[in-house]
Amino acid sequence: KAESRPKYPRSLPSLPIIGSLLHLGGNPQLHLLFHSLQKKYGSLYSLKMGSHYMVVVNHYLHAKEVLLKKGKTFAGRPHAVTTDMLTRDGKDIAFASYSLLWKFQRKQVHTALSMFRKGTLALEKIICREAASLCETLSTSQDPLLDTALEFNRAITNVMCSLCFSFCYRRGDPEFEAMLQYSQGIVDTVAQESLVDIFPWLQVFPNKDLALLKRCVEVRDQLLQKQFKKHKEALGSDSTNDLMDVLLRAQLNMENNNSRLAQPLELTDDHLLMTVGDIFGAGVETTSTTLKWAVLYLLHYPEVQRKIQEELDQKIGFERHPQLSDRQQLPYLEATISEVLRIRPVSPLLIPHVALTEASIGEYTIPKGAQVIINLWSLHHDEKEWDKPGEFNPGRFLDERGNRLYSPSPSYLPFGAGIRVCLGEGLAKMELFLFLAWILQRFTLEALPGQPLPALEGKFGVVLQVQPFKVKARLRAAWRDGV
Ligand code: HEM
Repeated sequence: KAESRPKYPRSLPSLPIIGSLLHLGGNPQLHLLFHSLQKKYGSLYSLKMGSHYMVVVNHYLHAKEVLLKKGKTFAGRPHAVTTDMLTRDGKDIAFASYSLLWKFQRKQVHTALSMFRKGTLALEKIICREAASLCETLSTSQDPLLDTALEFNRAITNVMCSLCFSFCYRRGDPEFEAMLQYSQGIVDTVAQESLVDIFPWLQVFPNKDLALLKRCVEVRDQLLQKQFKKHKEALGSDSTNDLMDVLLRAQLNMENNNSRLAQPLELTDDHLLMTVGDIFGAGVETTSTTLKWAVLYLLHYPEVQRKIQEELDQKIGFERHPQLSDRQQLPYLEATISEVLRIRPVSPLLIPHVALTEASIGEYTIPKGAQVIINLWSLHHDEKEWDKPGEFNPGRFLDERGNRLYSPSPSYLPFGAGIRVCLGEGLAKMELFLFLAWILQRFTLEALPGQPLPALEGKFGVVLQVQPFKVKARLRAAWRDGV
């Protein structure tokens, strides 16, 4: 019977058309292209590229079906040349397909993050220490052209270094500069390559980029190896100081417990190193890019910055520093962070998911092995769900009296959802809140005179990147005079 035949999502017709669309304007902004293709093909459609069958999801109901209701079925990840190189063939978390070992790795990181919420290693303390040091640099530097983006990167990198290795860098440390360089190299090349990985027909990836990625991965691996050795030697003592310690202990316990298991799991040194490398990679670029987006929006919308400062002045004043327990008292700042994550999701297509068995989305059959791309951009810019979605308006996340934060639409998933949800959501929110609160309590951020602000369009890549821009951090009068 006709009804019993599987119904597949509507497929885009011919490759050359998409190929040329992608090349429009030089930089393929895939999230925008996928968003606009809905007009013609509906919110769920497929593309077939050689052997890759790919389904693009643009509506939140379908996205939630994939991520939440059928999370395990769609918990696979595709293999790709660059991510395999980056993660020793998927021995990390983000690019590893679903497996018992992957679940175990996720659980260890989750445990470590909950453990470090409290106690002497509290993440809040670490973030505040870095926020204080960042503010110090901003106020003592005489250089009006101080590269603020670099300073943000340093602060966020140091938070992750403390979490992973109980270690932080001083300004100017050559190892830190090496780390920044390799991170940038990875962002540049994986971003490029991921397009080719996902869309092999593009074939625009020059080999010199692959060589650069290889060099960057080598530098990263040397740093990881150095910390690994140091931590392994010191593991005799009882204390568990950081993520590396948590994983090393898990590895030891695993060796002891495995003898009792029918299917032993093997957390090799490679798995351990790649897990730490992953947390580092996933934690730095995403958070610092979101922070840069927030600052760029504050420069474009000075009235939003003023409102945050009024709220900070009223609720905290100048006698003490902001802390996490102030979050409920500062709904406008929280709403601004939510709005930045909506309007410029740093991971607009998430990471591709793969159907581990034949499955369905809505009324459509999805074959086993299909890649599923969730277009967060479409969810966050859906006109049926958001009033004027292109407008930056933190107020949309507040109730009528402006007192309470709420989500006005279910079409909002900046960290994904379900079993593949971002592992660092809690940490990232703490960082965004504390860094912005500390900075705006003390400084007003301004564009440099005579220099136009970069436009608010992002550049699609491994993260939705902000064009580089300079900021002037002017010490606020009340801070200068009062404290
Ligand atoms: C503003 C900052 C951040 C944003 C917007 C963000 C967003 C996301 C998104 C959208 C995903 C993909 C979910 C999916 O594929 O379905 C993801 C995955 C992930 N994130 Fe984040 N993230 C942020 C910060 C962090 C931080 C600080 C960490 C480190 C602790 C982190 C660790 C991870 C990991 C390990 C994954 C892979 C999870 C998996 O595949 O199972 N992220 N993140």
